[in-house]
Amino acid sequence: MTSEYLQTVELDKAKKIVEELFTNFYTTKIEKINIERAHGRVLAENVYSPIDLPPFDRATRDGFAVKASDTFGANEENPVKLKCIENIEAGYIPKNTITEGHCARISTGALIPSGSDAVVMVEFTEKKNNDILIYKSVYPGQYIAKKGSDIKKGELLLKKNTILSPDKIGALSAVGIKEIPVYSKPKIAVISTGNELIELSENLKKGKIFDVNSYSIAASIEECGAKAINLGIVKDNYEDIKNMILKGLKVADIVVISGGTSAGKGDIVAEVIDDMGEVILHGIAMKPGKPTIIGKINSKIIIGLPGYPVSALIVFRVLIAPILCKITKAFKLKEKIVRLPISQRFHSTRGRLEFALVSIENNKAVPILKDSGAIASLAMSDGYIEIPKNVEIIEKNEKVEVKIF
Ligand SMILES: Nc1nc2c(c(=O)[nH]1)N[C@H]1C(S)=C(S)[C@@H](COP(=O)(O)OP(=O)(O)OC[C@H]3O[C@@H](n4cnc5c(N)ncnc54)[C@H](O)[C@@H]3O)O[C@H]1N2
Ligand code: MOO
Repeated sequence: MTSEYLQTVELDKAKKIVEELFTNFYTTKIEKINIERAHGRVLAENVYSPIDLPPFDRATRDGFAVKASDTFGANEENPVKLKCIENIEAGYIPKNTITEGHCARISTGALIPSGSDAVVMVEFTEKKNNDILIYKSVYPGQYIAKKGSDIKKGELLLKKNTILSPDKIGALSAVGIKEIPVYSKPKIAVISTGNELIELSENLKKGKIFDVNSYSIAASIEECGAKAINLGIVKDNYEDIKNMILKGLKVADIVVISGGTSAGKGDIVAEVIDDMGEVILHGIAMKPGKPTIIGKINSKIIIGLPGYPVSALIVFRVLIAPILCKITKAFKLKEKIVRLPISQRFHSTRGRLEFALVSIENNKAVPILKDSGAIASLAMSDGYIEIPKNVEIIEKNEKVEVKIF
C-alpha cells in the first residue's frame, strides 16, 4: 500500500482525480441566511424584486411640488407666484391635492402629492410673505422618481451565482429581502498530525514546534469560500489518527490532514486511510508536495498534505484551491499573475515539476532559497513560480510568471 507512494503521478492527472472526486462525492446544498451574514456568500437562486422600487412617486430634490404647467414661462425676471399649502417631509403622507396656483414644500425622498407632476429645486424659489416665487420652469416629471422606475415588482434583481458583495447586499435590502438563499459552504475538517506539534497556547519545550498547518490550511480553506473546522493536533499513532479522521468525517464534508504522508516510521496516514477506505493516489510528481495523498472514506474525500508547512500550502494552493473555489463559486478564480525578470540564476530539480516561493523586490522575482521546512519563507514570500519538469535552469533576468498569494 505505502509502496504506491513510489509511483508518482503527474500534477495534471492528480488535479483531474481531485476534480472528479469533488464532482462525484460532494453535493452542493442550499441554505437561507440572514442578510447580515451574507457578505461574500453566493446566491443560489435568481432573486426577483417583490416590490416596485421606489414603492411610490418620490421627490429627488428638496424644493416645491408643483404642477409643471404652472411654472411654464417662469424665469429670473418673471417669477411665477404660487401658494404653499403644505410641508411634506420624507416618510409622511401628503394631506392635500395640488391644484392650479398651489404648491407644497417637499423634501428629497418624500411622497409626491396628488395633482403635482414636478419639483422645483428650492434654489430657484423665494418665499415672499405667504407666497412662493418660482424663478425657473420645470417640465412634467422633473425631479420625480416614478414608482417602479428603478425596478418593477417581479423583475429580475440578481442572478443565481452572484457573489454577495456590499453593493448586492444593498440591492437586496432595498427591496426588503432579509433571508437570502445561498450555497452552503463545504465543511472541511483540518487535522495536523505529529508528536512534535503543540498548540499555540502551550509553552515551547525542547523537541516541540508550534502547529502551523492547522492555521495556514484553515485560512486557505476560508479563502476559497469554504468553512474550515479546525480539529487541531493528533499524535502520530494509528488509533489516534483513525479516531480523529472519524471525527472529521462526522462533522465535515471533506477532511484535510497534514503530516505523516511520507516514508518515515510515524508516517501512517496512508495506512489508516487505506484501512478505513481507499487511497486513490499517493505521490505526485511535484516539488514540494511529492508525498500528497488523495483518498476516499465512505463517499467522503480525504486529502493528506505533506507536513512541511510550505509544502502543505503549495499543494493546497495548486491542487485543492482551484477545485474548491470552483464548487463554492465564492472566489473569482482569475489568479493574479505578474511577469517579472528573475533576480538570479535558478536551478530546478530535473524531471520534477517544481514550485518555488519568491518575493518581489525592485520589480524582480527573488527566489527564496530555503527548503520547504523553512517557515520564514512563508513570511517573506509574495507568491510562487512554477518551473516545468523539463527546465533545469532559469537564467538571471529571464522573465517568470509569479502567481501572487
Ligand atoms: N525518507 C524520506 N523522507 C522524506 C521524504 C521521502 O520521500 N523519503 N519526503 C520528504 C518530503 S518531500 C516531505 S514534504 C516530508 C513530508 O513528510 P510528512 O508528510 O510525512 O510530514 P512529517 O514527517 O510529519 O513532517 C515533516 C516536517 O514538517 C513539520 N510539520 C509537520 N506538520 C506540521 C505542522 N502542522 N505545523 C508545523 N510543522 C509541521 C514536521 O515537524 C517535520 O519537520 O517528508 C520528507 N522526508
Ligand atoms: O515533496 Mo516535499 O513536499 O519536497 O517538501
